[in-house]
Amino acid sequence: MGEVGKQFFDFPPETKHKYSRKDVSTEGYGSDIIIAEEQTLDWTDRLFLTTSPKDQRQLKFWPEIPESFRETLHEYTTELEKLNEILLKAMAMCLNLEENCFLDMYGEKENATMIARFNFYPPCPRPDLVIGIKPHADASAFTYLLQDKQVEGLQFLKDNQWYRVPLNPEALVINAGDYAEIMSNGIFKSPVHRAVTNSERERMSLAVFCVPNPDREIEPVNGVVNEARPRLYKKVKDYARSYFEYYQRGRRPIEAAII
Ligand SMILES: O=C(O)CCC(=O)C(=O)O
Ligand SMILES: [Fe+2]
Repeated sequence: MGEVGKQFFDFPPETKHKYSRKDVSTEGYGSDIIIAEEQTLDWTDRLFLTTSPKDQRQLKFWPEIPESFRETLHEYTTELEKLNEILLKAMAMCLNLEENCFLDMYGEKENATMIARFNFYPPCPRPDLVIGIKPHADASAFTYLLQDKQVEGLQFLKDNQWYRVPLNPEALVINAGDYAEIMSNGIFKSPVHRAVTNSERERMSLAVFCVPNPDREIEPVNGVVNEARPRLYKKVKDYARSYFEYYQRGRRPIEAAII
């Protein structure tokens, strides 16, 4: 999948523009979205494609170059859908909760939302000043990150310090998002992360976000709220909608869900 994504970004701009985002929509190919004057722009080109529910796929934005792009993305995300269910069950089991408690709240995979975002970071003349993707946490239950096989860049924030994620070409980085934090009443944390640039080499990552359907009401499940651990989050619905508003202003959307 990584190779196929890279090949797409290697095509000349006029070829890629066929798949360009239209003004207000996030779907398609383009640079960072501008919604606020005071925002900082990320040093990146993106290709943003909704892959589930299947009837929401906008195939006009799905590259036909390289030829295998569409099929590869379909196969890759179909596998991740299965993995996501396994992970939601594992999350319950490791807290000694009923196996399906998170999965039942999240909803069946046919209706859940899945978004693939290819991030392409060209070499940047001033990596000391410019960031590839600014600090944020993901508005997903889980995010599956396929890292560049050769160029590092992803960092996570812990105790006010940035930690590098080392390269591991054989592995996916799986990141818990805000929905996992809310459903688990804060036991699983949705960490703040960013990607830095470098002056020498381009870098590509693919983030696949697994998000409950916007109709779903999401809140801490039974079993994670008790006297010792009071409820921390309100019930949220279609939380991802307001996400970009906060995100582009460098704020954490989960603030809105805290009681
Ligand atoms: O480029 C990366 O490694 C991180 C991308 C990311 O955090 C995102 O797309 O949400
Ligand atoms: Fe992210």
